[in-house]
Amino acid sequence: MKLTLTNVTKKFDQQTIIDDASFTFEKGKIYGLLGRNGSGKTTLFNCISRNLPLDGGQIAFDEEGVSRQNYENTDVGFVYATSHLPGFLTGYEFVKFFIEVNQARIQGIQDPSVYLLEAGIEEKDHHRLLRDYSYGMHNKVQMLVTMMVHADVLLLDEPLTSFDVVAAHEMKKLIIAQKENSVVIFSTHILQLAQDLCDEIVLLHDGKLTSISAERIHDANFEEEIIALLSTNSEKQQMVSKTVVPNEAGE
Ligand SMILES: Nc1ncnc2c1ncn2[C@@H]1O[C@H](COP(=O)(O)OP(=O)(O)OP(=O)(O)O)[C@@H](O)[C@H]1O
Repeated sequence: MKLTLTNVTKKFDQQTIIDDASFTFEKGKIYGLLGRNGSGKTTLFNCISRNLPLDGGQIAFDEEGVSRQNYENTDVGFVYATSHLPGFLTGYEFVKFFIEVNQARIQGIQDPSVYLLEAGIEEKDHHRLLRDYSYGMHNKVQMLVTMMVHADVLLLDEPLTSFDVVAAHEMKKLIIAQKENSVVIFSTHILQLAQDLCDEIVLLHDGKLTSISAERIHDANFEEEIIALLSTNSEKQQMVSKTVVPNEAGE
């Protein structure tokens, strides 16, 4: 199973966020998506999950030579950076509702409390309203329900940043387990997390996607390398080279 992006373009008004970007993500790997603030990581996830239409190009699921562009929103698991949970339900009620709606896609269904405990939500909190859950607890519930359905593609927008050290350790193990069934892509600003979890780093910079090979992830100067790559600005570079060339020619 592969997720293939071909010449993908996404604009907001006149601003081009994703600019003719192509990339192939494969099942069995965890990809770390790195980019500057506002570079378009969440936008890219919204395009992959069909929350936003593209302005150009295609996104397809490729399996055994068959390319499928008409995949469903539900084929993509998306853990949002900000919570989208209904505050008027308790944690238990929400997980129960989620199971009822998705029962055809969940193997070996158990009581909601089993899942909540697995995600690190203590029993005393199961029947509290979600609006009274902490930010980290919200993220745990989001992560838990997304992982219950084993989607072909799993997108995690800045995961783990709100988790305590124990929960983060458990969630890392869960994410690693997901790569057996899914293409896993997570966005992060934490380089250490990318180094710990990823098989490949993908940079989103100037609207384009580029890969950094797995061997370089653990280089001693990895951080400097990423900073240098994300600090370059192709437009500025072009302007600089345009101004440098005439000067040199004029010597
Ligand atoms: N619905 C929208 N309408 C107009 N502009 C938008 C919309 N959503 C995002 N943008 C703009 O698109 C750009 C990319 O935003 P996005 O949230 O995808 O970046 P990001 O890489 O996820 O940023 P961060 O790392 O800060 O979370 C930003 O300039 C943002 O203001």
